[in-house]
Amino acid sequence: MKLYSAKQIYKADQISIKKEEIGSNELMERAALQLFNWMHLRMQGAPVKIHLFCGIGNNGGDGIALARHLVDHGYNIEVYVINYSEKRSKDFLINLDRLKDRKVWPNFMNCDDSLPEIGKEDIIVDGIFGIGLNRTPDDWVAKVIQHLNDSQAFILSIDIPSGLFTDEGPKDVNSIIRSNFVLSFQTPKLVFFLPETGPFIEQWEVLDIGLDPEYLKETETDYELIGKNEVLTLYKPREKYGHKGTYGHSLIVGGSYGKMGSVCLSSKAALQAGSGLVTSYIPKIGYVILQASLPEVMVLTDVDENELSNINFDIKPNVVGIGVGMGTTKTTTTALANFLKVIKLPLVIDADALNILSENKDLLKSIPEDSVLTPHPKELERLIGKWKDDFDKLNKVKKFSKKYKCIVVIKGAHTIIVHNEKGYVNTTGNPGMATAGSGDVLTGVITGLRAQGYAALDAAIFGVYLHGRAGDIAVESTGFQSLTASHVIDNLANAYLDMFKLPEQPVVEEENK
Ligand SMILES: NC(=O)C1=CN([C@@H]2O[C@H](COP(=O)(O)OP(=O)(O)OC[C@H]3O[C@@H](n4cnc5c(N)ncnc54)[C@H](OP(=O)(O)O)[C@@H]3O)[C@@H](O)[C@H]2O)[C@@H](O)CC1
Ligand SMILES: [K+]
Repeated sequence: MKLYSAKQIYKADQISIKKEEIGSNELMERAALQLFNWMHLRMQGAPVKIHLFCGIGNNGGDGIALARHLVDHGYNIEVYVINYSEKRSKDFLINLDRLKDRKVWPNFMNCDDSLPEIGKEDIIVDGIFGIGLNRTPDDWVAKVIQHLNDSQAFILSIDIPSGLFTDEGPKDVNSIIRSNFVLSFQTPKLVFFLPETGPFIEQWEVLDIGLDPEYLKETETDYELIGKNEVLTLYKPREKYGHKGTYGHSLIVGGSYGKMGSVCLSSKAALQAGSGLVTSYIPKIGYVILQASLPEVMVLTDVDENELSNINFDIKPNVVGIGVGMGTTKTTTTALANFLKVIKLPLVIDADALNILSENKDLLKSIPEDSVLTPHPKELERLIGKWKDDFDKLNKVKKFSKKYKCIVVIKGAHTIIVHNEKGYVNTTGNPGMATAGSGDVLTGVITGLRAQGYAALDAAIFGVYLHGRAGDIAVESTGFQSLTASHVIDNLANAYLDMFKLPEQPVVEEENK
Protein backbone atom coordinates (compact mmCIF):
# COMPACT_ATOMS: atom_id res chain seq x y z
CA MET A 1 0.00 0.00 0.00
CA LYS A 2 1.38 3.37 -0.99
CA LEU A 3 1.93 6.02 1.69
CA TYR A 4 1.13 9.34 0.04
CA SER A 5 2.57 12.65 1.22
CA ALA A 6 0.31 15.59 2.13
CA LYS A 7 1.23 17.26 -1.15
CA GLN A 8 0.13 14.20 -3.10
CA ILE A 9 -3.15 13.95 -1.17
CA TYR A 10 -3.97 17.60 -1.92
CA LYS A 11 -3.18 16.93 -5.60
CA ALA A 12 -5.45 13.85 -5.65
CA ASP A 13 -8.13 16.01 -4.06
CA GLN A 14 -7.83 18.67 -6.79
CA ILE A 15 -7.81 16.12 -9.63
CA SER A 16 -10.84 14.29 -8.23
CA ILE A 17 -12.82 17.52 -7.93
CA LYS A 18 -11.98 18.45 -11.53
CA LYS A 19 -12.58 15.02 -13.06
CA GLU A 20 -15.80 14.30 -11.23
CA GLU A 21 -16.98 17.88 -11.65
CA ILE A 22 -17.92 18.13 -7.99
CA GLY A 23 -17.46 20.86 -5.42
CA SER A 24 -14.83 20.49 -2.69
CA ASN A 25 -17.67 20.52 -0.15
CA GLU A 26 -19.00 17.33 -1.75
CA LEU A 27 -15.70 15.63 -1.03
CA MET A 28 -15.96 16.88 2.54
CA GLU A 29 -19.48 15.48 2.70
CA ARG A 30 -18.19 12.09 1.53
CA ALA A 31 -15.52 12.19 4.22
CA ALA A 32 -18.04 13.17 6.89
CA LEU A 33 -20.49 10.46 5.85
CA GLN A 34 -17.75 7.85 6.03
CA LEU A 35 -16.83 9.07 9.51
CA PHE A 36 -20.45 9.01 10.57
CA ASN A 37 -21.11 5.51 9.19
CA TRP A 38 -18.04 4.21 11.00
CA MET A 39 -19.19 5.66 14.32
CA HIS A 40 -22.87 4.80 13.88
CA LEU A 41 -22.09 1.16 13.10
CA ARG A 42 -20.22 0.85 16.39
CA MET A 43 -22.32 3.10 18.60
CA GLN A 44 -25.79 2.11 17.40
CA GLY A 45 -27.31 5.25 18.81
CA ALA A 46 -25.76 4.96 22.30
CA PRO A 47 -26.43 8.09 24.40
CA VAL A 48 -22.78 8.59 25.40
CA LYS A 49 -21.59 12.21 25.27
CA ILE A 50 -19.58 13.07 22.13
CA HIS A 51 -17.40 16.21 22.26
CA LEU A 52 -16.35 17.37 18.80
CA PHE A 53 -13.29 19.67 18.82
CA CYS A 54 -12.97 21.37 15.45
CA GLY A 55 -10.43 23.73 13.94
CA ILE A 56 -11.30 26.34 11.32
CA GLY A 57 -9.87 24.58 8.25
CA ASN A 58 -11.10 21.54 6.37
CA ASN A 59 -10.24 19.11 9.15
CA GLY A 60 -12.52 21.20 11.35
CA GLY A 61 -15.04 21.27 8.48
CA ASP A 62 -15.08 17.46 8.49
CA GLY A 63 -15.81 17.56 12.21
CA ILE A 64 -18.61 20.10 11.82
CA ALA A 65 -20.20 18.08 8.99
CA LEU A 66 -19.91 14.92 11.11
CA ALA A 67 -21.64 16.76 13.98
CA ARG A 68 -24.62 17.44 11.68
CA HIS A 69 -25.00 13.75 10.83
CA LEU A 70 -24.68 12.80 14.48
CA VAL A 71 -27.33 15.28 15.57
CA ASP A 72 -29.65 14.16 12.75
CA HIS A 73 -29.46 10.67 14.25
CA GLY A 74 -30.14 11.80 17.78
CA TYR A 75 -26.63 11.56 19.25
CA ASN A 76 -25.70 13.52 22.34
CA ILE A 77 -23.13 16.03 21.05
CA GLU A 78 -21.30 19.19 22.07
CA VAL A 79 -19.30 21.11 19.46
CA TYR A 80 -16.29 23.35 20.13
CA VAL A 81 -14.52 25.49 17.55
CA ILE A 82 -10.89 26.19 18.37
CA ASN A 83 -10.43 29.66 16.93
CA TYR A 84 -6.70 29.45 16.23
CA SER A 85 -6.89 31.64 13.13
CA GLU A 86 -9.15 34.12 11.36
CA LYS A 87 -8.81 32.28 8.06
CA ARG A 88 -11.80 29.94 8.13
CA SER A 89 -12.04 27.68 5.11
CA LYS A 90 -14.97 27.97 2.71
CA ASP A 91 -16.19 24.44 3.34
CA PHE A 92 -15.87 24.88 7.09
CA LEU A 93 -18.19 27.90 6.85
CA ILE A 94 -20.71 26.10 4.62
CA ASN A 95 -20.92 23.29 7.16
CA LEU A 96 -21.07 25.65 10.10
CA ASP A 97 -24.17 27.25 8.57
CA ARG A 98 -25.73 23.83 7.97
CA LEU A 99 -25.14 22.93 11.60
CA LYS A 100 -26.64 26.21 12.81
CA ASP A 101 -29.70 25.42 10.64
CA ARG A 102 -30.21 22.52 13.04
CA LYS A 103 -30.03 24.89 15.98
CA VAL A 104 -26.70 23.57 17.15
CA TRP A 105 -24.47 26.39 18.43
CA PRO A 106 -20.81 25.51 18.80
CA ASN A 107 -18.74 26.87 21.69
CA PHE A 108 -16.14 29.15 20.11
CA MET A 109 -12.95 28.85 22.12
CA ASN A 110 -10.27 31.53 22.18
CA CYS A 111 -7.01 31.78 24.07
CA ASP A 112 -8.48 33.01 27.37
CA ASP A 113 -11.46 30.70 27.58
CA SER A 114 -11.73 28.08 30.27
CA LEU A 115 -11.48 24.44 29.29
CA PRO A 116 -14.63 22.33 29.18
CA GLU A 117 -15.20 19.41 31.49
CA ILE A 118 -14.89 16.03 29.85
CA GLY A 119 -15.90 12.77 31.51
CA LYS A 120 -13.78 9.61 31.36
CA GLU A 121 -16.60 7.75 29.67
CA ASP A 122 -17.14 10.42 27.01
CA ILE A 123 -15.90 10.35 23.44
CA ILE A 124 -13.78 13.08 21.90
CA VAL A 125 -13.71 13.64 18.15
CA ASP A 126 -10.46 15.37 17.24
CA GLY A 127 -10.81 17.61 14.19
CA ILE A 128 -8.54 20.47 15.23
CA PHE A 129 -5.75 20.14 12.66
CA GLY A 130 -5.42 17.78 9.72
CA ILE A 131 -2.73 17.46 7.08
CA GLY A 132 -2.69 21.25 6.72
CA LEU A 133 -0.65 21.74 9.92
CA ASN A 134 2.43 23.70 8.89
CA ARG A 135 3.75 25.14 12.16
CA THR A 136 3.70 24.32 15.84
CA PRO A 137 0.35 25.22 17.44
CA ASP A 138 0.21 28.23 19.78
CA ASP A 139 0.63 27.58 23.50
CA TRP A 140 -3.07 27.97 24.29
CA VAL A 141 -3.97 25.44 21.56
CA ALA A 142 -1.35 23.07 22.97
CA LYS A 143 -3.05 23.51 26.37
CA VAL A 144 -6.42 22.51 24.87
CA ILE A 145 -4.73 19.46 23.32
CA GLN A 146 -3.15 18.52 26.66
CA HIS A 147 -6.53 18.90 28.34
CA LEU A 148 -8.04 16.43 25.86
CA ASN A 149 -5.13 14.01 26.34
CA ASP A 150 -5.50 14.21 30.11
CA SER A 151 -9.26 13.60 30.05
CA GLN A 152 -8.92 9.80 29.67
CA ALA A 153 -11.88 9.92 27.28
CA PHE A 154 -11.63 7.87 24.08
CA ILE A 155 -10.15 10.07 21.34
CA LEU A 156 -11.13 9.48 17.72
CA SER A 157 -9.02 11.55 15.36
CA ILE A 158 -10.13 12.70 11.94
CA ASP A 159 -7.44 11.95 9.33
CA ILE A 160 -4.40 12.40 11.62
CA PRO A 161 -3.92 13.21 15.31
CA SER A 162 -4.05 17.00 15.58
CA GLY A 163 -0.63 18.53 16.02
CA LEU A 164 1.22 15.81 14.13
CA PHE A 165 2.93 16.95 10.93
CA THR A 166 2.32 14.67 7.95
CA ASP A 167 5.79 14.76 6.43
CA GLU A 168 8.16 15.99 9.10
CA GLY A 169 9.15 15.23 12.67
CA PRO A 170 7.40 16.75 15.70
CA LYS A 171 8.81 19.91 17.25
CA ASP A 172 6.72 20.03 20.41
CA VAL A 173 5.33 16.72 21.65
CA ASN A 174 3.03 18.58 24.06
CA SER A 175 0.93 19.91 21.20
CA ILE A 176 -0.02 16.50 19.76
CA ILE A 177 -3.21 14.57 20.36
CA ARG A 178 -2.75 11.01 21.67
CA SER A 179 -5.25 9.16 19.57
CA ASN A 180 -7.01 5.96 20.46
CA PHE A 181 -8.20 5.61 16.91
CA VAL A 182 -7.41 7.48 13.72
CA LEU A 183 -9.72 7.37 10.71
CA SER A 184 -7.32 8.33 7.97
CA PHE A 185 -8.62 9.40 4.56
CA GLN A 186 -7.53 7.32 1.61
CA THR A 187 -4.07 6.44 2.95
CA PRO A 188 -2.35 5.93 6.27
CA LYS A 189 0.40 8.47 6.85
CA LEU A 190 4.09 7.57 7.20
CA VAL A 191 4.23 9.20 10.66
CA PHE A 192 1.88 6.49 12.01
CA PHE A 193 4.79 4.04 11.78
CA LEU A 194 7.87 5.95 12.96
CA PRO A 195 9.34 5.51 16.46
CA GLU A 196 8.88 9.16 17.54
CA THR A 197 5.36 9.68 16.21
CA GLY A 198 3.88 6.16 16.12
CA PRO A 199 3.13 6.20 19.89
CA PHE A 200 0.54 8.96 19.29
CA ILE A 201 -1.59 6.45 17.38
CA GLU A 202 -3.05 3.41 19.09
CA GLN A 203 -5.05 2.13 16.11
CA TRP A 204 -5.87 3.35 12.65
CA GLU A 205 -8.09 2.53 9.73
CA VAL A 206 -8.33 3.94 6.24
CA LEU A 207 -11.59 5.44 4.96
CA ASP A 208 -11.88 5.42 1.20
CA ILE A 209 -13.27 8.76 0.08
CA GLY A 210 -12.93 7.86 -3.60
CA LEU A 211 -10.03 10.09 -4.60
CA ASP A 212 -9.12 9.64 -8.27
CA PRO A 213 -7.91 6.01 -8.62
CA GLU A 214 -5.94 6.75 -11.77
CA TYR A 215 -3.86 9.46 -10.12
CA LEU A 216 -3.34 7.29 -7.04
CA LYS A 217 -2.22 4.34 -9.17
CA GLU A 218 0.19 6.32 -11.31
CA THR A 219 1.78 8.31 -8.51
CA GLU A 220 5.07 7.01 -7.13
CA THR A 221 5.46 7.42 -3.39
CA ASP A 222 8.61 7.63 -1.28
CA TYR A 223 7.25 5.00 1.11
CA GLU A 224 5.16 1.87 0.88
CA LEU A 225 3.48 -0.18 3.56
CA ILE A 226 4.24 -3.90 3.33
CA GLY A 227 1.55 -6.42 4.18
CA LYS A 228 0.46 -9.80 2.90
CA ASN A 229 -0.72 -8.53 -0.49
CA GLU A 230 2.62 -6.92 -1.19
CA VAL A 231 4.73 -9.96 -0.28
CA LEU A 232 2.52 -12.39 -2.19
CA THR A 233 3.73 -10.74 -5.39
CA LEU A 234 7.34 -11.44 -4.36
CA TYR A 235 6.88 -15.09 -3.40
CA LYS A 236 8.66 -17.64 -5.63
CA PRO A 237 6.82 -20.97 -5.78
CA ARG A 238 8.88 -24.17 -5.72
CA GLU A 239 9.26 -26.11 -8.96
CA LYS A 240 8.31 -29.76 -9.13
CA TYR A 241 11.63 -30.69 -10.76
CA GLY A 242 13.75 -28.52 -8.51
CA HIS A 243 16.46 -30.07 -6.32
CA LYS A 244 18.39 -28.80 -3.35
CA GLY A 245 20.90 -27.14 -5.67
CA THR A 246 18.08 -25.14 -7.25
CA TYR A 247 17.43 -23.42 -3.93
CA GLY A 248 20.92 -22.20 -3.33
CA HIS A 249 23.64 -22.47 -0.75
CA SER A 250 23.86 -20.09 2.20
CA LEU A 251 27.05 -19.55 4.11
CA ILE A 252 26.71 -18.14 7.62
CA VAL A 253 29.95 -16.67 8.96
CA GLY A 254 30.20 -15.73 12.61
CA GLY A 255 30.60 -16.90 16.17
CA SER A 256 33.25 -16.65 18.86
CA TYR A 257 33.83 -18.23 22.27
CA GLY A 258 30.53 -18.11 24.19
CA LYS A 259 28.50 -16.85 21.23
CA MET A 260 27.94 -19.89 19.05
CA GLY A 261 24.19 -19.82 19.65
CA SER A 262 23.82 -16.88 17.28
CA VAL A 263 25.33 -18.90 14.40
CA CYS A 264 23.02 -21.81 15.23
CA LEU A 265 20.02 -19.47 15.09
CA SER A 266 21.02 -17.82 11.81
CA SER A 267 21.88 -21.13 10.15
CA LYS A 268 18.67 -22.80 11.23
CA ALA A 269 16.64 -19.79 10.11
CA ALA A 270 18.31 -19.87 6.66
CA LEU A 271 17.28 -23.52 6.34
CA GLN A 272 13.73 -22.85 7.49
CA ALA A 273 13.47 -19.96 5.06
CA GLY A 274 14.11 -22.51 2.32
CA SER A 275 17.81 -22.38 1.48
CA GLY A 276 18.71 -25.67 -0.29
CA LEU A 277 22.01 -26.00 1.56
CA VAL A 278 23.47 -24.20 4.55
CA THR A 279 27.08 -24.15 5.73
CA SER A 280 28.33 -22.38 8.86
CA TYR A 281 31.84 -20.96 9.04
CA ILE A 282 32.94 -20.64 12.66
CA PRO A 283 35.96 -20.75 14.99
CA LYS A 284 36.98 -24.32 15.91
CA ILE A 285 35.42 -24.08 19.36
CA GLY A 286 31.94 -24.22 17.83
CA TYR A 287 32.38 -27.35 15.73
CA VAL A 288 30.66 -29.85 18.04
CA ILE A 289 28.02 -27.34 19.06
CA LEU A 290 26.93 -26.73 15.47
CA GLN A 291 27.11 -30.36 14.38
CA ALA A 292 25.22 -31.58 17.40
CA SER A 293 22.50 -28.93 17.23
CA LEU A 294 21.85 -28.80 13.50
CA PRO A 295 22.24 -32.09 11.62
CA GLU A 296 21.16 -30.49 8.33
CA VAL A 297 23.94 -27.87 8.42
CA MET A 298 27.51 -28.39 7.17
CA VAL A 299 30.34 -26.84 9.15
CA LEU A 300 33.66 -25.31 8.16
CA THR A 301 36.09 -24.04 10.79
CA ASP A 302 38.57 -21.23 10.98
CA VAL A 303 42.17 -22.07 11.88
CA ASP A 304 41.71 -20.25 15.17
CA GLU A 305 40.13 -21.93 18.16
CA ASN A 306 38.11 -19.06 19.67
CA GLU A 307 37.63 -16.34 17.06
CA LEU A 308 37.51 -15.76 13.33
CA SER A 309 41.02 -15.01 12.06
CA ASN A 310 40.97 -15.92 8.38
CA ILE A 311 37.70 -16.28 6.48
CA ASN A 312 38.70 -18.62 3.71
CA PHE A 313 36.70 -21.45 2.15
CA ASP A 314 36.67 -23.55 -0.98
CA ILE A 315 32.93 -24.01 -1.33
CA LYS A 316 30.73 -21.97 -3.68
CA PRO A 317 27.83 -20.46 -1.75
CA ASN A 318 25.40 -18.04 -3.45
CA VAL A 319 25.33 -15.63 -0.55
CA VAL A 320 27.12 -15.01 2.74
CA GLY A 321 25.41 -13.88 5.94
CA ILE A 322 28.15 -12.43 8.13
CA GLY A 323 28.60 -10.90 11.55
CA VAL A 324 26.48 -12.70 14.14
CA GLY A 325 28.31 -13.38 17.40
CA MET A 326 31.71 -12.80 15.84
CA GLY A 327 33.02 -10.11 18.21
CA THR A 328 35.12 -7.10 17.24
CA THR A 329 38.64 -8.11 18.26
CA LYS A 330 41.63 -6.88 16.27
CA THR A 331 42.12 -10.34 14.77
CA THR A 332 38.50 -10.60 13.60
CA THR A 333 38.55 -7.02 12.31
CA THR A 334 41.54 -7.89 10.13
CA ALA A 335 39.83 -11.10 9.02
CA LEU A 336 36.74 -9.18 7.93
CA ALA A 337 38.79 -6.49 6.18
CA ASN A 338 40.72 -9.13 4.21
CA PHE A 339 37.53 -10.99 3.40
CA LEU A 340 35.87 -7.82 2.04
CA LYS A 341 38.87 -7.25 -0.23
CA VAL A 342 38.29 -10.51 -2.08
CA ILE A 343 34.62 -11.33 -1.76
CA LYS A 344 32.38 -10.67 -4.77
CA LEU A 345 29.26 -12.44 -3.51
CA PRO A 346 26.27 -10.55 -2.11
CA LEU A 347 26.41 -10.28 1.67
CA VAL A 348 23.92 -9.96 4.46
CA ILE A 349 25.79 -7.96 7.09
CA ASP A 350 24.71 -7.87 10.72
CA ALA A 351 25.73 -7.32 14.33
CA ASP A 352 29.49 -7.25 15.00
CA ALA A 353 30.33 -7.02 11.29
CA LEU A 354 28.35 -3.75 11.30
CA ASN A 355 30.17 -2.59 14.41
CA ILE A 356 33.52 -3.31 12.77
CA LEU A 357 32.43 -1.35 9.68
CA SER A 358 31.40 1.57 11.93
CA GLU A 359 34.81 1.60 13.56
CA ASN A 360 36.58 1.30 10.21
CA LYS A 361 34.51 3.40 7.81
CA ASP A 362 37.03 3.00 4.99
CA LEU A 363 35.89 -0.63 4.75
CA LEU A 364 32.40 0.49 3.70
CA LYS A 365 33.50 1.05 0.13
CA SER A 366 34.51 -2.64 -0.10
CA ILE A 367 30.96 -3.88 0.58
CA PRO A 368 29.84 -5.81 -2.52
CA GLU A 369 27.01 -4.16 -4.44
CA ASP A 370 23.47 -5.22 -3.44
CA SER A 371 24.44 -6.32 0.03
CA VAL A 372 21.84 -6.08 2.79
CA LEU A 373 22.76 -4.41 6.11
CA THR A 374 20.51 -5.08 9.11
CA PRO A 375 21.34 -2.61 11.92
CA HIS A 376 19.32 -2.09 15.08
CA PRO A 377 19.05 1.56 16.18
CA LYS A 378 22.36 1.67 18.09
CA GLU A 379 24.26 -0.04 15.26
CA LEU A 380 22.66 2.36 12.80
CA GLU A 381 23.75 5.35 14.84
CA ARG A 382 27.32 4.07 14.84
CA LEU A 383 27.13 3.73 11.05
CA ILE A 384 25.49 7.01 10.03
CA GLY A 385 25.90 9.24 13.10
CA LYS A 386 23.23 10.88 15.25
CA TRP A 387 19.98 12.13 13.70
CA LYS A 388 17.74 15.09 14.51
CA ASP A 389 14.48 13.19 14.08
CA ASP A 390 13.06 10.18 12.22
CA PHE A 391 12.87 12.05 8.91
CA ASP A 392 16.49 13.13 9.22
CA LYS A 393 17.39 9.52 9.96
CA LEU A 394 15.53 8.25 6.89
CA ASN A 395 17.21 10.83 4.66
CA LYS A 396 20.63 9.90 6.02
CA VAL A 397 19.95 6.21 5.41
CA LYS A 398 18.77 6.92 1.86
CA LYS A 399 22.05 8.73 1.18
CA PHE A 400 24.02 5.88 2.73
CA SER A 401 22.16 3.29 0.64
CA LYS A 402 22.87 5.24 -2.55
CA LYS A 403 26.50 5.86 -1.71
CA TYR A 404 27.35 2.27 -0.88
CA LYS A 405 24.83 0.68 -3.29
CA CYS A 406 23.30 -1.40 -0.54
CA ILE A 407 19.99 -2.07 1.15
CA VAL A 408 19.58 -0.97 4.75
CA VAL A 409 17.08 -2.68 7.05
CA ILE A 410 16.33 -0.25 9.90
CA LYS A 411 15.09 -2.59 12.61
CA GLY A 412 12.36 -1.38 14.94
CA ALA A 413 8.69 -1.78 15.86
CA HIS A 414 8.00 -1.07 12.20
CA THR A 415 11.17 -2.13 10.44
CA ILE A 416 11.87 0.03 7.38
CA ILE A 417 13.82 -1.30 4.42
CA VAL A 418 15.59 1.47 2.54
CA HIS A 419 16.86 1.23 -1.01
CA ASN A 420 18.09 4.41 -2.71
CA GLU A 421 15.27 6.95 -2.46
CA LYS A 422 12.58 4.57 -1.31
CA GLY A 423 11.46 3.06 2.02
CA TYR A 424 9.30 -0.01 2.66
CA VAL A 425 7.53 -0.06 6.02
CA ASN A 426 6.83 -3.49 7.51
CA THR A 427 3.59 -4.23 9.31
CA THR A 428 4.35 -7.55 11.04
CA GLY A 429 6.14 -8.21 14.34
CA ASN A 430 5.45 -7.45 17.99
CA PRO A 431 7.17 -6.27 21.19
CA GLY A 432 7.88 -9.89 22.20
CA MET A 433 10.46 -10.00 19.44
CA ALA A 434 12.72 -7.55 21.23
CA THR A 435 14.64 -10.53 22.60
CA ALA A 436 18.08 -12.14 22.34
CA GLY A 437 18.78 -13.75 18.99
CA SER A 438 15.80 -12.27 17.15
CA GLY A 439 18.15 -10.33 14.87
CA ASP A 440 20.26 -13.44 14.21
CA VAL A 441 17.13 -15.16 12.95
CA LEU A 442 16.36 -12.26 10.61
CA THR A 443 19.89 -12.42 9.18
CA GLY A 444 19.40 -16.13 8.51
CA VAL A 445 16.01 -15.63 6.88
CA ILE A 446 17.24 -12.90 4.51
CA THR A 447 20.35 -14.96 3.68
CA GLY A 448 18.20 -18.03 3.01
CA LEU A 449 15.92 -16.08 0.68
CA ARG A 450 18.85 -14.52 -1.14
CA ALA A 451 20.26 -18.04 -1.69
CA GLN A 452 17.02 -19.05 -3.37
CA GLY A 453 17.40 -16.33 -5.97
CA TYR A 454 15.36 -13.54 -4.44
CA ALA A 455 16.80 -10.16 -5.46
CA ALA A 456 18.41 -8.24 -2.58
CA LEU A 457 15.55 -5.80 -2.05
CA ASP A 458 12.89 -8.52 -2.37
CA ALA A 459 14.75 -10.78 0.06
CA ALA A 460 14.97 -7.94 2.59
CA ILE A 461 11.29 -6.98 2.29
CA PHE A 462 10.00 -10.55 2.24
CA GLY A 463 12.41 -11.67 4.98
CA VAL A 464 11.41 -8.88 7.35
CA TYR A 465 7.73 -9.63 6.73
CA LEU A 466 8.11 -13.41 7.28
CA HIS A 467 10.23 -12.95 10.40
CA GLY A 468 7.61 -10.61 11.90
CA ARG A 469 4.71 -12.81 10.90
CA ALA A 470 6.41 -15.87 12.44
CA GLY A 471 6.79 -13.83 15.64
CA ASP A 472 3.13 -12.81 15.52
CA ILE A 473 1.99 -16.41 15.16
CA ALA A 474 4.38 -17.56 17.89
CA VAL A 475 3.25 -14.93 20.37
CA GLU A 476 -0.30 -16.28 20.27
CA SER A 477 0.90 -19.29 22.25
CA THR A 478 3.89 -17.84 24.15
CA GLY A 479 2.78 -14.33 25.14
CA PHE A 480 5.17 -11.37 24.75
CA GLN A 481 7.48 -12.12 27.68
CA SER A 482 8.19 -15.75 26.88
CA LEU A 483 8.69 -15.42 23.13
CA THR A 484 12.22 -16.48 22.15
CA ALA A 485 14.15 -16.38 18.90
CA SER A 486 13.76 -20.15 18.60
CA HIS A 487 9.98 -19.77 18.67
CA VAL A 488 10.29 -17.39 15.73
CA ILE A 489 12.28 -19.99 13.76
CA ASP A 490 9.78 -22.70 14.66
CA ASN A 491 6.98 -20.59 13.23
CA LEU A 492 8.59 -19.64 9.91
CA ALA A 493 6.74 -22.57 8.37
CA ASN A 494 3.44 -21.20 9.70
CA ALA A 495 4.32 -17.76 8.38
CA TYR A 496 4.73 -19.23 4.88
CA LEU A 497 1.48 -21.19 5.17
CA ASP A 498 -0.34 -18.15 6.50
CA MET A 499 0.42 -16.22 3.31
CA PHE A 500 -2.02 -18.42 1.41
CA LYS A 501 -4.78 -18.50 4.01
CA LEU A 502 -7.90 -16.61 3.01
CA PRO A 503 -9.20 -14.15 5.57
CA GLU A 504 -11.85 -15.69 7.80
CA GLN A 505 -15.33 -15.20 6.40
CA PRO A 506 -18.15 -14.24 8.77
CA VAL A 507 -20.47 -17.16 9.52
CA VAL A 508 -23.81 -16.60 7.82
CA GLU A 509 -26.70 -18.43 9.47
CA GLU A 510 -29.05 -20.12 7.09
CA GLU A 511 -32.56 -18.77 7.19
CA ASN A 512 -35.29 -21.09 8.39
CA LYS A 513 -37.08 -22.53 5.44
N1 LIG B 1 -7.47 16.22 0.74
C1 LIG B 1 -8.46 15.39 0.91
O1 LIG B 1 -8.44 14.36 0.40
C2 LIG B 1 -9.57 15.79 1.77
C3 LIG B 1 -9.27 16.42 2.98
N2 LIG B 1 -10.18 16.68 3.89
C4 LIG B 1 -9.79 17.23 5.17
O2 LIG B 1 -9.04 18.41 5.02
C5 LIG B 1 -7.95 18.40 5.90
C6 LIG B 1 -6.93 19.37 5.49
O3 LIG B 1 -7.54 20.62 5.60
P1 LIG B 1 -6.77 21.99 5.46
O4 LIG B 1 -5.90 21.97 4.29
O5 LIG B 1 -7.81 23.04 5.47
O6 LIG B 1 -5.87 22.06 6.74
P2 LIG B 1 -6.16 21.86 8.32
O7 LIG B 1 -5.29 20.76 8.75
O8 LIG B 1 -7.60 21.78 8.60
O9 LIG B 1 -5.59 23.22 8.94
C7 LIG B 1 -6.24 24.41 8.66
C8 LIG B 1 -5.32 25.59 8.47
O10 LIG B 1 -4.69 25.96 9.65
C9 LIG B 1 -3.54 26.73 9.37
N3 LIG B 1 -2.50 26.27 10.28
C10 LIG B 1 -1.57 25.30 10.11
N4 LIG B 1 -0.85 25.11 11.19
C11 LIG B 1 -1.32 25.99 12.11
C12 LIG B 1 -0.96 26.28 13.43
N5 LIG B 1 0.03 25.64 14.05
N6 LIG B 1 -1.65 27.24 14.08
C13 LIG B 1 -2.66 27.91 13.47
N7 LIG B 1 -3.02 27.67 12.21
C14 LIG B 1 -2.37 26.73 11.54
C15 LIG B 1 -3.23 26.52 7.95
O11 LIG B 1 -3.51 27.67 7.20
P3 LIG B 1 -2.53 28.92 7.09
O12 LIG B 1 -2.75 29.74 8.32
O13 LIG B 1 -1.14 28.40 6.98
O14 LIG B 1 -2.96 29.63 5.84
C16 LIG B 1 -4.15 25.37 7.58
O15 LIG B 1 -4.56 25.40 6.23
C17 LIG B 1 -7.54 16.94 5.91
O16 LIG B 1 -6.75 16.59 6.97
C18 LIG B 1 -8.92 16.29 5.95
O17 LIG B 1 -9.37 16.21 7.29
C19 LIG B 1 -11.56 16.31 3.68
O18 LIG B 1 -12.38 17.39 3.98
C20 LIG B 1 -11.95 15.84 2.30
C21 LIG B 1 -10.92 15.51 1.35
K1 LIG C 1 -7.30 15.71 13.42
